[in-house]
Amino acid sequence: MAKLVLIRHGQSEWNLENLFTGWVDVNLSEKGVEEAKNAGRSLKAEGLEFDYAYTSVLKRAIKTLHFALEESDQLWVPETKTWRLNERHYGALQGQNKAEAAEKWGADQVHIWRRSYDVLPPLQAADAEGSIANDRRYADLDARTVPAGENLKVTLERVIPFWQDEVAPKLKDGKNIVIAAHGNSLRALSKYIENISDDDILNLEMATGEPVVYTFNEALEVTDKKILTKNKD
Ligand SMILES: O=C(O)[C@@H](CO)OP(=O)(O)O
Repeated sequence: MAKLVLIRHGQSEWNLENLFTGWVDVNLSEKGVEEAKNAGRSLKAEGLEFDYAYTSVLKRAIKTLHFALEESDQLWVPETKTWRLNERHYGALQGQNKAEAAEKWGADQVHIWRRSYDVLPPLQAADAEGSIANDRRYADLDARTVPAGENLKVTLERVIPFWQDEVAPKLKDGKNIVIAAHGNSLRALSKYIENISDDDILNLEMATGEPVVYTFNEALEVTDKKILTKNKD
């Protein structure tokens, strides 16, 4: 019985400011650091022990993984960073305030951009400030696959190879895995794992810093799902 734990990063500085973030590499807020540490304490309380850890190439997820592993005395666990776990790229919306965007384009349109399965956000111009075209961490990606904006469907399509190559074989082998990533890359992964429909995925939200624990049998079927909810004080 292998375990897979998904953790959405703790609150980021741009979550706090209500800005569309996507691939912009913003830091955790103070509250986000606490959420990440609390996630680690929950892992420890549950006795969860990992063989492999994965995260994105964005610091809010990387730091969340490290705080969570440190708090659960597992900072030594082998770790891989991959762009495939990045947040969905929010295109030209990145850096804009979500409330102001709703005033400008209407709340319904902004909700569709945020939560629909297959509607793309407005795309980012290649020469726009904050474009990732010249970012060294993406230098090995085929320039044609570097996104200028993604919906959940496109996000899922780039998460699936990671699942098939890295996660599925290890879970089948009985290894326990922790993944610290982002609201929408984890919604995409959850859709795939739980076979959630294109319509129902609109309603799935991932809370910051709340580990979701899946148990799999050898046929890679989910036999249990448990959310380690935040301690309310
Ligand atoms: O801004 C973002 O990148 C994401 C996650 O914070 O926002 P949303 O929840 O609107 O998809």
